[in-house]
Amino acid sequence: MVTEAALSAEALSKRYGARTVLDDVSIEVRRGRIHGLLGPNGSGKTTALHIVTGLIRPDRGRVRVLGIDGQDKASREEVGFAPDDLPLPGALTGREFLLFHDALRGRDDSARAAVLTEMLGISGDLDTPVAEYSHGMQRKLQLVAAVMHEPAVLILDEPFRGLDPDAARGVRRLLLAYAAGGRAVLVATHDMLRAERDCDEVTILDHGAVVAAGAPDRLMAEASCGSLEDVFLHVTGRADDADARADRIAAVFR
Ligand SMILES: Nc1ncnc2c1ncn2[C@@H]1O[C@H](COP(=O)(O)OP(=O)(O)OP(=O)(O)O)[C@@H](O)[C@H]1O
Repeated sequence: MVTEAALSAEALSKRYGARTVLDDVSIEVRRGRIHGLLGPNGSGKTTALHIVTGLIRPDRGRVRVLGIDGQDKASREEVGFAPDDLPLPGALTGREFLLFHDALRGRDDSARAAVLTEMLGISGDLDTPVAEYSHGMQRKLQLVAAVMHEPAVLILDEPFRGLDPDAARGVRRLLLAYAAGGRAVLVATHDMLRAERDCDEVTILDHGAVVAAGAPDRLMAEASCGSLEDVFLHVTGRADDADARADRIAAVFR
């Protein structure tokens, strides 16, 4: 298996006013691997992804894609990003949205886009304005736009959120096949079961800092935990708290 680093984020730090949102965060994603970025709400996952994809600048730190500096246009061409929360241009049809990405990249990936839209079940909706798409359809379209130029590094923010089981299975297969082809996948997710099953490595953030990193099996063994969810609760200091809160919530409905 090829394990060369495809993406490395080195010592990223970011502040908004007085608030430190990322503090010395490093993430390395090797070729052929799926890397999970985990962390509680507000821990800095989306901020880290937006820095890695060049949407925002870090105060400190550096990003490299295939060894190329992240500020270099050549590195951007090797990255595909499906965001979680950025609005789509609703007046465009799905087809126009994909053509727009082709134009930005100076490429014609329509043949691959046709296969992917078919596979994800939205090929019949490509002449409909994106504003009329359901949430799940929009996410599928964003995934196609992110992956259709076959970037070396595919980055996804909560790709399974709001997908039905069939769609989620299709996206999972796509990610596994994509990484197996020697490319790198970085995925931010709250889905601990998927992360435990599918991620080769994970980085867990809390309050903007890395609190654990490594293969799920190794993290579970080191923390003597039976699941990645237990590791998550353990390293973010929420294990006891989570049980106590669950008891209090149960008491409300007794
Ligand atoms: N533009 C901004 N201005 C000020 N604070 C921001 C901005 N963007 C994010 N933050 C803050 O940065 C912190 C990290 O946010 P971020 O969205 O990266 O977290 P996250 O881990 O992706 O959260 P979630 O799991 O809820 O999506 C939060 O405290 C958030 O309020």
